[in-house]
Amino acid sequence: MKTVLAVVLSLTVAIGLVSVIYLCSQKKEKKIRKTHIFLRDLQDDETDFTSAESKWFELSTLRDATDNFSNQNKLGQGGFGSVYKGTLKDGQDIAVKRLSATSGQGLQELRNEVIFVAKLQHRNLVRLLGCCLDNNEKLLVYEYLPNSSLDKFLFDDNGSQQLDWSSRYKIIEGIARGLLYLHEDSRLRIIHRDLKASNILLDENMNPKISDFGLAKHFGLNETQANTTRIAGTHGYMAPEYLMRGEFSPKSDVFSYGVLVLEIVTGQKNRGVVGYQPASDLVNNVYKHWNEGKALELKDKRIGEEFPAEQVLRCIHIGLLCVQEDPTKRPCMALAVNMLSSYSTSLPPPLIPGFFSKSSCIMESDEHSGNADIQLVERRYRNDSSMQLANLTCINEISMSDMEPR
Ligand SMILES: Nc1ncnc2c1ncn2[C@@H]1O[C@H](COP(=O)(O)OP(=O)(O)OP(=O)(O)O)[C@@H](O)[C@H]1O
Repeated sequence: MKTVLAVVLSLTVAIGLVSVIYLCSQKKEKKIRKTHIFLRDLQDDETDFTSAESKWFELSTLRDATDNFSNQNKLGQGGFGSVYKGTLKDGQDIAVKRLSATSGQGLQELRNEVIFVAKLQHRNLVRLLGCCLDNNEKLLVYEYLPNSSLDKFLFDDNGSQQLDWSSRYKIIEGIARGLLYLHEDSRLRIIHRDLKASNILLDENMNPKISDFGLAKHFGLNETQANTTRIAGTHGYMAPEYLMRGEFSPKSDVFSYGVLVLEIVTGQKNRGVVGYQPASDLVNNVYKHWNEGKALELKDKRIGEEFPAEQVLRCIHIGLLCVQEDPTKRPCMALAVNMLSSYSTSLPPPLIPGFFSKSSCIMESDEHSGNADIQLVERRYRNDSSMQLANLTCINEISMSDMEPR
């Protein structure tokens, strides 16, 4: 009798164990399937997502890590949701972006991030550790960057003190390299479309990392330009052809990069345009000062007096070339990187920037009637009250051979 009982007991335990193992593996399978279905649905191409499993987090893990998404752990708030600092059980710090539960855009952003960031690896791009989908919760998990984002250093009074010129230059160079990788060197060709100071994260050594691929677009090898009716981005950073006609290309990222460079040198925010009206615009102001030979006056005072003037001026010059109104005149990122690293690369004079302001132009031409570029622009504006900035052309065109990709 005892033997029978022992056998029954053992059998029960064994069946129980097998069931638990089976259920666990089913659960795991289901999760993997769910991830793969999600990822398959997200992409139209034959992308290999074998590593997807390792990019899957439990909601409970992220709740524990972030103290249930507590306010104390909140790092910031973006257009698609909030970002929280968290610490995993093994001690690793993470940043968790919790996409807004109701937004359809949230899913689109998640899709972009997972597809693009999973495939991209560069020291100047933020690393995506994984994601989590659980009912309405859509979460992205990134490496945690302890120095937060560039905007905090540039535009917060306290932060700027710490950004000396060599850090700024390192950031300017790093962003250029990250962007070059996106445009030309990665397995995909990607246009970021939302490059701005809050999307540049800084590691413990102030190395910049481009983040936020929610609006990024994959770009075909032979494509030079694409169109969209859904114009999304941030005022002040969007190129005129994108903002006004929905045309985007690597050159629209170059425009945003130019704005960033000018912001990094001056410590001032480019406010951009509202309803086609240039507000008090940093780009206009720098261009005006450049033409007066006074560009260095705009250097951020917090850089101090010890700085290499030639390098600062070269950065302003490159920034102005990147924000030129005509996208074909802007350098590609390969050339911008080259201009930064090699002083033997000669720089053409910058032509009028995007959203060139009539008022600063009139001031300029009244005070400095010798400046042919500005006089021409002023005449064009008088003839064109509708402010079709995109139709402006300029004399003193630069040689295009200088500006084309190598
Ligand atoms: N990996 C990270 N490490 C540290 N801080 C981060 C990280 N990711 C984001 N942050 C912080 O959270 C803030 C919000 O980021 P998020 O990308 O959601 O929005 P944003 O870039 O400010 O705005 P938008 O969504 O409109 O582009 C950032 O500005 C940054 O300060």
